[in-house]
Amino acid sequence: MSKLLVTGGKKLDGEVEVQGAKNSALPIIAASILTKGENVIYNCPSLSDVDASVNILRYLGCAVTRYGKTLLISCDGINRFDVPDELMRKTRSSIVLLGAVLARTGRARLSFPGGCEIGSRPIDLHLNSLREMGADIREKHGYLECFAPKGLYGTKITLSFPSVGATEDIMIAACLAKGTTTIINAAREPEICDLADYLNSCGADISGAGEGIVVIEGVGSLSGSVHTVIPDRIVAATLMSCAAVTGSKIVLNGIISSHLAAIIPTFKSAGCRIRISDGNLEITAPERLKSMKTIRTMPFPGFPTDAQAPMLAASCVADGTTVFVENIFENRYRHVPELVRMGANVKTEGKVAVVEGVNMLYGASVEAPDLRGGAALVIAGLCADGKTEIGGAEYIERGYECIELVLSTLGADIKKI
Ligand SMILES: CC(=O)N[C@H]1[C@@H](OP(=O)(O)OP(=O)(O)OC[C@H]2O[C@@H](n3ccc(=O)[nH]c3=O)[C@H](O)[C@@H]2O)O[C@H](CO)[C@@H](O)[C@@H]1O
Ligand SMILES: C=C(OP(=O)(O)O)C(=O)O
Repeated sequence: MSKLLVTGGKKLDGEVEVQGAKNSALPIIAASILTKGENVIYNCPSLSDVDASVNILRYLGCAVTRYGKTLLISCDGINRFDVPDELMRKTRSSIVLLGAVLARTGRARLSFPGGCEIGSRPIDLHLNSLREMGADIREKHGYLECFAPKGLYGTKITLSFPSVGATEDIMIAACLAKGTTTIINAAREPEICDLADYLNSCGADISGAGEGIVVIEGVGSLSGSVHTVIPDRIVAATLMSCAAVTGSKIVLNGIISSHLAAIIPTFKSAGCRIRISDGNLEITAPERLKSMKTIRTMPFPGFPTDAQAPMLAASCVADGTTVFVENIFENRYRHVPELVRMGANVKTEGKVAVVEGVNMLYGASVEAPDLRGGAALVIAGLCADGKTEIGGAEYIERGYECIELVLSTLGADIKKI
């Protein structure tokens, strides 16, 4: 169990390249199962979640080689349709393998996925949608036994909520299905578009990704392809929060500003100056942040739930009151009691958190409750008086590539212990 030690009070300065998006890389790795021939995936972040997905592919018989941030994947040797519980539990995105393995082999035996404990996170939308496409899925002893010996078929699927994972699972399964699949109320996140771009480059026929209705025409086969993963908009928002709480100016290279459309105005409302040019974002923070307008998490293009914890940490030292409404997950304020240990004044009730900004946070010994909650504690530690020891660094490593090195490069005093 590793820890991060942050000594607060240092200003940040300089520029960094934003890593590739975890939430794009994971479904793309799963989708590669559909392909024949070699895939080259560039800008794949070095994360424990990516390692977990790679291990599943290897278990299934696929060949995966990593050269830095490049993954070479060939699924020609796939010879299994089951994924053991200990591998499934490592990530949430492992459930997206269901559509991929079922479409490729006609069978799948998987247990339930893991991921951060931020709510009950059912998978009913995944299972019901695949059933509508002809899959026979039985739940037995914690395992999903799934059959589609004659292949899946296209149909019209209406999602009751625009679930990111379910949209991805259906899109992947539908690529090799017979006929046309139409997803109504599909998720519109940039990671959905990245997955569609990858699959289309492999020979799939997906249109409408990024809109509420996605249409997938089934094709006979997919070949391997070359693809570059998009930059991680949540990591960008986290680094912006780091600059915001330390009154710093930093530059983020390699961003896609349209992916940050809901995030940038929030930082502006807190008094930060933001300049964007040629995929670079410069943020200059005031000495003291202003409180922000009510932040309501919503499916894209709304404010992302994954950026709620980093933003909440920033609001703890703002001048005034900021209200958060978490609409996506039921249990996503687990970082709040840890921030309170550091002197924050935050009250939560159900989906609402009310943050009364304080003049100063104090270093303390705290525990990362989950990935983004852990990032929130790093942000708080950067502006706190004294030392903050953050346990549970392995949660943070699920989604942030060497956060201590990235922040040290910018001048922060942070190390892994
Ligand atoms: C690996 C990955 O990409 N993770 C992201 C993905 O998670 P994930 O794909 O799990 O998130 P979903 O969009 O599916 O979940 C959104 C909401 O739908 C509910 N739901 C989902 C599926 C289902 O079958 N039934 C159901 O009720 C969930 O409990 C939640 O309340 O999108 C979330 C929302 O942007 C992000 O926070 C996660 O970082
Ligand atoms: C909740 C997250 O990830 P996962 O869905 O993989 O648990 C996240 O990236 O913030």
